[in-house]
Amino acid sequence: MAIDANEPIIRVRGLRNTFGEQVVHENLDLDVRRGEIIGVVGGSGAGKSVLMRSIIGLRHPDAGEIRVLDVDARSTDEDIRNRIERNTGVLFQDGALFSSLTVGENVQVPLKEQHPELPETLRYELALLKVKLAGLPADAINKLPSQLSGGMRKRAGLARALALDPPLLFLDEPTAGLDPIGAAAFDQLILTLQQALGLTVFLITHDLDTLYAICDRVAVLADKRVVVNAPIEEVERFDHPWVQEYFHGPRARAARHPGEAGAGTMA
Ligand SMILES: Nc1ncnc2c1ncn2[C@@H]1O[C@H](COP(=O)(O)OP(=O)(O)OP(=O)(O)O)[C@@H](O)[C@H]1O
Repeated sequence: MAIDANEPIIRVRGLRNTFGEQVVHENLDLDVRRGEIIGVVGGSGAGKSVLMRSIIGLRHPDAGEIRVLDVDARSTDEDIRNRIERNTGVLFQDGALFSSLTVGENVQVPLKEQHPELPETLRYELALLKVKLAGLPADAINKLPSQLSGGMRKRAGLARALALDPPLLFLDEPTAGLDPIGAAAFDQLILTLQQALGLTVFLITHDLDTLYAICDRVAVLADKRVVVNAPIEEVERFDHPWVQEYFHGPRARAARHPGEAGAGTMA
């Protein structure tokens, strides 16, 4: 199927999601352009994860259109679901690794599902490649998730997300729980991979440093929809109470000017 390079890689229109009486999304529109890193931000409970789950087909929304890689993401057709699965990698917030499998075995899960014909040695070699690509030492491949640090577990989850060489990567709060140095290193890893592999990255985050360091555009979820989707300099100026508080509070100032992090100014 030919893909028009100018078409957004993700196109959401009129999305509605509800849980009982609670309306999480109403008339939500979003475009994600090919090759960009889009940072998705919003208050806790604003619906970032529900949006991601709707886009990757883990949740069937109440209404709206979602196109991913030029196919209907709401389709239940097996070929279409397969196509979306083969072309998207997902790093869930907690890494979502199988605790009883080694890192290598975890990375091989999608390879086994999508390419059962591959010989075991080749599958292992591919897994090793992804483990190294995610910045882990080669010997991590034989370790269980419980034997890794939090940062290494994130990298293992990333290795698994990259197993099928997907053009589209979803990351749910990848730097949550990492120390600032580990978080900055993870940001740089994402940026390097995005540039080297030409990925499009949909990145949910609360981390202002990540937004300033690697995101091409920022989409803000508030009032049940995307209120602005633009380069960060434009988003900073957007007239909305949550946006103003988020981008102009003390933490935002520190993220914008990392050299003047306010040392010695606090009582
Ligand atoms: N399976 C579910 N059943 C009922 N309510 C749900 C379910 N999943 C999400 N919600 C509700 O939908 C709203 C949005 O949740 P979501 O996880 O998308 O928020 P979020 O923006 O990702 O928040 P956070 O930044 O805290 O992770 C929340 O009020 C949540 O309680």
